[in-house]
Amino acid sequence: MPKPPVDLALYLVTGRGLLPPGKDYYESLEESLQGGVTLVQVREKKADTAEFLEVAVRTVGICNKYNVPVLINDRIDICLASGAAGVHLGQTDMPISIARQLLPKDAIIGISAGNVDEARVARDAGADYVGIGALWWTESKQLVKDVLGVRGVGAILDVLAGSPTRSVAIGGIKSTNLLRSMHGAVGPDSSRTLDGVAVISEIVGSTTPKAAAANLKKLITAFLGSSPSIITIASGPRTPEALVSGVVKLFQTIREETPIIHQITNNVTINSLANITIALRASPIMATTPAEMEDLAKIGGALLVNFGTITDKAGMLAAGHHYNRNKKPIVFDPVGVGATAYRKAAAKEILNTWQATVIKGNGGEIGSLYGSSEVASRGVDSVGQAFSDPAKVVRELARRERCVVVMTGKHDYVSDGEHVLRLSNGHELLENITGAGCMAGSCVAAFCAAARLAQPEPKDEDGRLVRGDMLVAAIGGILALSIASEFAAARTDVHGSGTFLPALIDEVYNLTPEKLLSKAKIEVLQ
Ligand SMILES: Nc1ncnc2c1ncn2[C@@H]1O[C@H](COP(=O)(O)OP(=O)(O)O)[C@@H](O)[C@H]1O
Ligand SMILES: Cc1ncsc1CCOP(=O)(O)O
Repeated sequence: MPKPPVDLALYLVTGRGLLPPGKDYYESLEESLQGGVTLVQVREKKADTAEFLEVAVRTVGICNKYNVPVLINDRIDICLASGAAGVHLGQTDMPISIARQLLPKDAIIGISAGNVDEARVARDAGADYVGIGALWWTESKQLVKDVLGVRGVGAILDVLAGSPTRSVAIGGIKSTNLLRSMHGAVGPDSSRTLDGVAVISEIVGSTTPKAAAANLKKLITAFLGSSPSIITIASGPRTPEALVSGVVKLFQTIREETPIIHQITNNVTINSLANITIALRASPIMATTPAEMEDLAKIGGALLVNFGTITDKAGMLAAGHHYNRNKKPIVFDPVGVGATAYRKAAAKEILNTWQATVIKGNGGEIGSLYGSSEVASRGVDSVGQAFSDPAKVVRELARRERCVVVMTGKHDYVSDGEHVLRLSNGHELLENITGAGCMAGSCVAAFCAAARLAQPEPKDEDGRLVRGDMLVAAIGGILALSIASEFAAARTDVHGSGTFLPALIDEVYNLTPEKLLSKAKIEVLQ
């Protein structure tokens, strides 16, 4: 009979040096098992053999009471002598093939992997699991390489696709970043996700390890039990009628709730963004200082990160982390991302650090993130032909980034990775003012805040990073601006781009459900 797979969900790696003053190791271990740890690795980097063996034997005794297997870090002899269930090997330890010969047939063998080559070797050698790390920066181990971030972990997961080798990530995983870690660490080609997380300090360093473990366990169980491939909860069928009626509901929610829309944006369009937000009846706050982000994420309804002049990258990174942590939506507007190497690297760093709910850009920007030069950018504007298959671009980017993608232009394409919609409202005067795309981002953020508010809070942790129908929200933000632009352009007091901008703000202010219902042009392409 094949051995049953070990439960990797919450994998405790021990670290006696990290215990809080006065906390006994065995007491801490037992409490963490009560909190829901599913696997324990005894990791003793400084102990001599006799001490290591004593710790291992006692650890196995305690874990047996909870039916939790114990693995031994590096040492086959200690594993054999203590009756542990297996070993965890490092890259410089005994090769798996030899460890297999020395250990009982059903022993669990895991190995650390820090890159795709190491993962490939581990997979081919038949490792039961790989420990992928370091995911985030950590003080618990002296790191010799850069951290992987979720994208690095995702690339390694693709190597494991189709093999029985399972995986956990390790390094800096906390309850505050666990869901983001799990949602982000996905094989971009295979959609394979992690089977669990390995943790030292969040549990061992706690004075209340039972509560610390229980908190992590609740989150990981929610993630593993949910369907992480589904990005957003659909509030209705994906027909044009249902989508517009969803948009109207969110439009009214903004008016009733006036959510705070926190915006980190460029200094060219900041005033227009604040005004368009107010015109929708949401409440803008433009704040960039990293030290404020933790507090703002508690009160903000949604965050907009507009990359325009990237003077505030530290604030962008911190803000996104806290909005993810508070399960609030984030709209990322990678303005001009194709224009410079610095912008490309910054976008990568941002998307490796936090999970966007919606990525919105023009053809050049979306093309750059997608990795296509079919539509290029010149500065912050798109140039060149339209994509031959825009639906494919937005759908694939949405799948890869696990968020809703909006590509603006004469037609706007919106996808959640499953459906693709084409929106055909708007007016060409939008091309003649600065900040049309930026304002669209603010509008999308306001609708995202409403979508979250419109979805009742689940009673139990639901494993998602954000709740609400974010596909409808993205459509709503774009429709609000582009339908208002049609009313603005038709006004007799609009004579050109200068008079168009204030008229646009007026018409967003004067939007009604009826206008949205009667003007919306939505086609469901997929
Ligand atoms: N030629 C056009 N006709 C109608 N609407 C347009 C046109 N160009 C842009 N829009 C609208 O203007 C808004 C901003 O899009 P876009 O101009 O692509 O952004 P950016 O300013 O980032 O380049 C979107 O809502 C889009 O629908
Ligand atoms: C053992 C190990 N391997 C990579 S990072 C790490 C330490 C993880 O510890 P923490 O969970 O405290 O960041």
